[in-house]
Amino acid sequence: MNSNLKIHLLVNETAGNGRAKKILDRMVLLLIKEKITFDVKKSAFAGEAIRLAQTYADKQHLNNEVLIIIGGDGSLNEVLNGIKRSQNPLTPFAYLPAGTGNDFGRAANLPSDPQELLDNIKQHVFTPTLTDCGSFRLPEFSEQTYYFANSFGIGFDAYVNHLSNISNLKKLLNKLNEGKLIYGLHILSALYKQDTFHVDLEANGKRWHYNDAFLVTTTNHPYLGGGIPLLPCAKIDSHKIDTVIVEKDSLKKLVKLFLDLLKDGSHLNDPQFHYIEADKITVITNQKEFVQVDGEKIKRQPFKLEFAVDQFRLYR
Ligand SMILES: Nc1ncnc2c1ncn2[C@@H]1O[C@H](COP(=O)(O)OP(=O)(O)OP(=O)(O)O)[C@@H](O)[C@H]1O
Repeated sequence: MNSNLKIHLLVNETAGNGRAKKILDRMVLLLIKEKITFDVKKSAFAGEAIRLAQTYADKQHLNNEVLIIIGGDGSLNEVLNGIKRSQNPLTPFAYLPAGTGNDFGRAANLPSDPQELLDNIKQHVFTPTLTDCGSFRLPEFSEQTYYFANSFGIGFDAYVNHLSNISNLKKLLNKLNEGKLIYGLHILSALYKQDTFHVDLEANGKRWHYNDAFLVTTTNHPYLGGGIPLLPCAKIDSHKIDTVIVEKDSLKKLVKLFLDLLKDGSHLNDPQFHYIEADKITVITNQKEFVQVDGEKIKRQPFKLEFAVDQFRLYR
């Protein structure tokens, strides 16, 4: 495979505040040095990687061709959705995490070093692995199925994500490598400001109702917001998805739960913390809340959501 290897690079150069561009440059140098044929496609605007990935996967590719994605979790989400919509939805790809959060890379234990990835690809042992992702449908709006690699969050985590994305300070502090500081400030702000909401859930033949939900996040693995271990026991290859519900009783109890989460994972024993593991789950909310899908914001609305576990083929 090595001698006639052909690499297709799909890159979001804006990811990771320029990190993706640096990783691309290093990858290109390596490919030239190793005389490996390659081409590069760059997303020119948000959302374009969906079409680029779909166009790639609409064609059949030979075993010696490998698509490598360079970008953050948002770019991975776009590629996953593009490939799933294509005529060959099991088209495999490799992913070099190059964003700011990189939660999927962390959960799947992926290398972020181009040399390491290339060495893996060059070895015969390197075959695509069926890897879990989540899917969701909004049956009241359309028949379309959407996919996520990390999580779909309603409430608190989506609000933090919203605050981070609108903050001009974020860009500046990210440049100074102080992005985590501003993220911490947004967490504090959202702890105060996020309202509670009603949620109904249905899975495994059972129903749940919470009057004072603060966070309802359906996740494929443990991490959120750049390495926060929301649900340490969630496994990326469990063929299940987990929906976490955090209730708000008082701000004091909520802050304690959050500190336990950061300290030692003992938040799992907190009476306000719940999770449901299932291969399918329906989630119904009653009011407009902030929503994030793989760190990208979607329109606020009351939801009826049908989640399911799905799979894609990833070189790991
Ligand atoms: N050329 C472009 N110009 C502006 N935005 C782009 C471009 N290409 C892609 N995007 C958008 O950039 C957004 C952020 O990308 P991505 O999530 O990959 O990086 P990140 O936010 O730095 O990383 P992470 O999500 O891991 O924290 C995505 O919503 C994507 O649609």
